[in-house]
Amino acid sequence: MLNDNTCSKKPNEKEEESREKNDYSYYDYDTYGKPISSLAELNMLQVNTIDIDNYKEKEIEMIKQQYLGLNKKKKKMQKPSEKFRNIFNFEWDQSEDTSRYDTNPLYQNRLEPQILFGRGYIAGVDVREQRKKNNFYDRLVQNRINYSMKKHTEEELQKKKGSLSQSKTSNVGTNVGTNVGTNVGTNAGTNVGTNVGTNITISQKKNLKTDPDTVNHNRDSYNADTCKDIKHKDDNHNVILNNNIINNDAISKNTNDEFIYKPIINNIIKDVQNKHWSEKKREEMTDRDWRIFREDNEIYIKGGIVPAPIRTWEESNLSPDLLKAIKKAKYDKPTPIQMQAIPISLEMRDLIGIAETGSGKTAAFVLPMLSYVKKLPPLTYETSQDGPYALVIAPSRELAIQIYEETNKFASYCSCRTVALVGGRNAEAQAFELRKGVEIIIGTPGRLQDCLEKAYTVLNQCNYVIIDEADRMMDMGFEET
Ligand SMILES: Nc1ncnc2c1ncn2[C@@H]1O[C@H](COP(=O)(O)OP(=O)(O)OP(=O)(O)O)[C@@H](O)[C@H]1O
Repeated sequence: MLNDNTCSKKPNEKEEESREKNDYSYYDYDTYGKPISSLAELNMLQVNTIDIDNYKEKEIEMIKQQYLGLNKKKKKMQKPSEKFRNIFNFEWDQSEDTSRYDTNPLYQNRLEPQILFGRGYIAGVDVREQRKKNNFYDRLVQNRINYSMKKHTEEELQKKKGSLSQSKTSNVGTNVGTNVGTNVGTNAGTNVGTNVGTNITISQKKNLKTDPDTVNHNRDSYNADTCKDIKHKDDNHNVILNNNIINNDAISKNTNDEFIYKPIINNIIKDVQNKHWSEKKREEMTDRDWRIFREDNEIYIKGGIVPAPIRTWEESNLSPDLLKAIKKAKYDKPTPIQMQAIPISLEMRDLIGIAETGSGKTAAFVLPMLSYVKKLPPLTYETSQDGPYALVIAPSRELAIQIYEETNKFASYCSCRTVALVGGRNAEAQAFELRKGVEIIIGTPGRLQDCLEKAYTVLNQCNYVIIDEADRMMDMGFEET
């Protein structure tokens, strides 16, 4: 436009003359119709038009980057670990181990690190790998439990013995106790002696001075429901004892009444040791499993919190009608783009899917679209005047027809009506279909615009838009339309 304004005027005689004289004062006009009076001004104007062209190109490039993720190739930063991998390569081959077949007896019995303290792991070596071979820590805990249980049982036996002997000597104790209490005449002695009036208390006090441990146990053993309480306290004691060392759930009893310690393995170790993701139920899948699953299927995601992919059609939450249609179409398993795109689209989130040709992209967007349309009330003659519920735009007729056919494979199962608005076909027939009411329109931009301009349809209630091959559409200059 700017060029038109500036250069469309035919040079008149005055201009010709001035050009010969190298006088540009009457040569041309700027964008606002003002005559350009100098060469510098003219140059400025030309530079401006070039700038605007550059700016437009840049803008298109930025739009492409934003919507299609076509980021410029970043300069790959090499990690120091990679950079120096070959310089500081300490890995060596077994055959390089010259000590192995040495005749020197010193090397016959190779020394392994002796783990005497800590948890029995060698620093700098993967603990999970070590744990597979080494049960030092488990054995250590087992020994401690056995030791503490044994000690505790012995104490119990001693307590029982002690209580029996005490009850036998209680009469003797009474006499001795009162005598001691009154004779010594200490406050504590008299108070206890008089208030409680039993020698058991005194004898306990004596014990307290000599052996505090025994007193604690003795105090327990004189509880009302002796046996029951001991058991309960045993348990508690055990819990406290074990809580200090390990989780109590890890202890159980075997048939010989011995305590067995089975460590509770955390999820990561369980994952490594146990099942592959393919053997797990959906609920059992951990984040790590999903990561492996995505890597196995070459699914790469970018963006907010992305729902887990589906592994089978049954996991997809699609309606039974659609599942039936999928079965009929003989789609045994979703393709990777379908695995990840379907759950995202079912959450009604915006999505850009990029996959190679023939990878099942069409079904990946058609199935969630049908699921969305199916949830809405079927269009009546009145409601159909507000247009379709969903719209698919494709850059070429062939592609639009292909999508139309793929959609119809499933649409018939959920009573959705579709129409293909493409050039080269009878426009009146398409207008007739539109007037009857359709839930989904699939079309090329040209014919779609035509139908909208001629008011064959409107898009008043269309909240679901799919643009197939969006990058191609932008290249073709459909962005503005
Ligand atoms: N899960 C599936 N299992 C088996 N076949 C499938 C599955 N999904 C799609 N297909 C079939 O694979 C073929 C290619 O699918 P589709 O045309 O959707 O690929 P596309 O990625 O959209 O290709 P294009 O880039 O050419 O548009 C179709 O014939 C379709 O019926």
